[in-house]
Amino acid sequence: MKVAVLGAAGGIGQALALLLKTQLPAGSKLSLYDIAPVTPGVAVDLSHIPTAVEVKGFAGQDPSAALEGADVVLISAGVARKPGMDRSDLFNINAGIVRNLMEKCAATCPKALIGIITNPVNTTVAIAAEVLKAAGVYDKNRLFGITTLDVIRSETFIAEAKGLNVADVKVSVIGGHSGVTILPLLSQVEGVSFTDEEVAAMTTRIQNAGTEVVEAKAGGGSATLSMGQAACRFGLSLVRGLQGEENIVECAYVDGGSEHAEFFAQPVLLGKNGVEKVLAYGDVSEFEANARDAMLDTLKADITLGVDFVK
Ligand SMILES: NC(=O)C1=CN([C@@H]2O[C@H](COP(=O)(O)OP(=O)(O)OC[C@H]3O[C@@H](n4cnc5c(N)ncnc54)[C@H](O)[C@@H]3O)[C@@H](O)[C@H]2O)C=CC1
Ligand SMILES: O=C([O-])CC(=O)C(=O)O
Repeated sequence: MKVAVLGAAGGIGQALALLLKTQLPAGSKLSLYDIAPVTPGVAVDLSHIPTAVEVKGFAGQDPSAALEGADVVLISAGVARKPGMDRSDLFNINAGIVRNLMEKCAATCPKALIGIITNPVNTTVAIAAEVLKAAGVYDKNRLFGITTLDVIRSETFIAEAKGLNVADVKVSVIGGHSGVTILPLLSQVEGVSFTDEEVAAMTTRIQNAGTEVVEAKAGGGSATLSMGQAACRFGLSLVRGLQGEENIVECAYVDGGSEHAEFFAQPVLLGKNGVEKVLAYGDVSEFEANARDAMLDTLKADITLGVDFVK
């Protein structure tokens, strides 16, 4: 199994690479690419960790060598937020970065499963899809916006608030990955109940958790370590699915034929071809149904921005 990380010298990329080096199955290959010249050195550094995962690093303008034969590609290349910015403020720089990297993926590893971390995810995934379509290699089951950070934050915050063992807390987060488009389905969390006030406050906390980190880092970037963990969890789930393990379910932002929008985050069953099945997200409360319906104009506008950027 070969996993490529694009943006591997960055805050997320290095954390993710470390976790993958220690957690990928024995015999895997880890391929690190970034425009930053330090990237081969990051690979040398990681290669001294005694696990049966081979690491190679690539720098420069062309990621093709890193992508050759990749089964999974995780993309965190791009710029991150500073206080006062929205994720959409990253569009001007990150849209072009994702487009260019996706052109290389389309040419070099068109069958790879591709997970997009680079913000604004609601838009960059649409850009990725359009590039793959233009190259004639689009398979909607192989492209994912990684929204796992919203899931692990929800698990953490709920366990803290309700005094639960975090390992027992499972939460679906649907919609997209910014502001009101992040919708945790708190009504479905087993073994807990929330008052209306608690639901409103917890939903807002989860929606604003990225900003919480951006402000706490005070100009030093956005979430990198928790995102490294989230992307590792998601990437390992993709690998497990590819290896034929059953019942691997993760929430992800996919082109899954949702009635709500062209791309929508919801639980998906992963398998040997990526998305095996898009799962229904189940019954929702009145609060959640209203929040879902209220997000759709924003989400659709985010998607259209990405489609128009490529067309
Ligand atoms: N999906 C999610 O839940 C989350 C997404 N993010 C997003 O992830 C992205 C990366 O964040 P960080 O790692 O903190 O940023 P960072 O600035 O630490 O790292 C970004 C890396 O991308 C590299 N890069 C820039 N242009 C490139 C190109 N054309 N090809 C290859 N590499 C390139 C840079 O050299 C740098 O090493 C940001 O857009 C951020 O908003 C951050 C947190 C959560
Ligand atoms: O908030 C940001 O800019 C980074 C991000 O997507 C998150 O932490 O959820």
